[in-house]
Amino acid sequence: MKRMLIIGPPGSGKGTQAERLSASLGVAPISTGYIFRANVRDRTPLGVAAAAYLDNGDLVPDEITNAMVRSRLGEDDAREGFLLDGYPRTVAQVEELDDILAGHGQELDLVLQLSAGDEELVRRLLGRAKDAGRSDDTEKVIRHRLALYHGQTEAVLTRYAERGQLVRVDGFGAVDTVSERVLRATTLTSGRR
Ligand SMILES: Nc1ncnc2c1ncn2[C@@H]1O[C@H](COP(=O)(O)OP(=O)(O)O)[C@@H](O)[C@H]1O
Repeated sequence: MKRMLIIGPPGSGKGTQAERLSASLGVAPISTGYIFRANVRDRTPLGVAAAAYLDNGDLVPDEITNAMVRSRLGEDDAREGFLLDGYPRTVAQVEELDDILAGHGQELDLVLQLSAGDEELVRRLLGRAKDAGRSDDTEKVIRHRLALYHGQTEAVLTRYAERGQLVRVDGFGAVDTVSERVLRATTLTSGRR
């Protein structure tokens, strides 16, 4: 497993699972949300362009996001393998990723979907807001991010399911339990392609 995506609604724990899984697979962890937040914090031109979208829980426009991911996937470490967390989130981004990978002569090995119910997600995110201090963790913005997930990102899952690349993992439960499921899903499917 060298090139993977992890897709899940806000609060599904995909960031935590992505960190663990990329470490155990030895591939570059690439989180678009993390990259955006770091740029907002450092007030870079990218951060200035993206800040209002993040605060409102809106998707950053595709042209900005696509350019950022294209450049990150062109770096040396990512050429060896990556786990992308937070991208693609729209069908247009799926097509962009197809194009980027085709340009490198690469293909995806697996797409992991981490699932959880909406009420559990809202509960977790409101809990996190108290200690993590993310500016997009108010109930109104959380519900908006969830609505965008259902409205836009589920179509992304359909695309990968049609290609036979999607594996679904239940994100309900303790972090270690979910990590075991994630690892099992990647090892069970390795060698499939
Ligand atoms: N692929 C993307 N396309 C557009 N915006 C993105 C993308 N990835 C991240 N973002 C922006 O960063 C924010 C945080 O993303 P992320 O850390 O993945 O959090 P979550 O999944 O909890 O909403 C999103 O609400 C959005 O504003």
